[in-house]
Amino acid sequence: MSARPIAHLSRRWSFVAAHRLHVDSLPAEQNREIFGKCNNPYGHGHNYIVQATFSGPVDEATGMVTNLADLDAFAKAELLERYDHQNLNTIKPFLTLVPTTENLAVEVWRIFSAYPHAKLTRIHVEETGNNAFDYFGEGEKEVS
Ligand SMILES: Nc1nc2c(c(=O)[nH]1)N=C([C@H](O)[C@H](O)COP(=O)(O)OP(=O)(O)OP(=O)(O)O)CN2
Ligand SMILES: [Zn+2]
Repeated sequence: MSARPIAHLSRRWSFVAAHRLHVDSLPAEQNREIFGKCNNPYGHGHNYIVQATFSGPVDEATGMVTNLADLDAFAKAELLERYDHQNLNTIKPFLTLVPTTENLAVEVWRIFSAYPHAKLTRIHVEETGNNAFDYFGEGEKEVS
């Protein structure tokens, strides 16, 4: 048995979605204070960019970590068809979870971690040209 080199493959997809940052259990004033313009009751939209990174051995025969065609098919079925041109607040788990991009990155991790052909190691989500969020599948940390 020979050891194969480990490579890291990243692929990007984009989708358009609306959202409103709001916590039902908090009073309207506090929602406005925390979320500012993003608490606007009519919502607003973003051109989200999702980048998923998979890490693994380069297959000796194909020269690939995973076939991009397989990955695209998975992303289309599991990510784009779920989110593109949707209101995030109306889709699980955001019926009960604020659709910040941190939470979106964690949910996108959950989705891509089911990809059967390679190991997911990073999710990167760009919300605007100024805001980007990363999730590496880490567990919860105690915060004070
Ligand atoms: N920690 C987080 N803070 C904010 C998030 C988030 O997901 N996590 N999201 C938003 C908004 O959704 C918002 O639409 C982004 O607004 P803003 O940062 O103001 O956007 P830009 O600076 O890129 O654009 P401008 O319109 O030029 O201000 C807010 N906070
Ligand atoms: Zn927003």
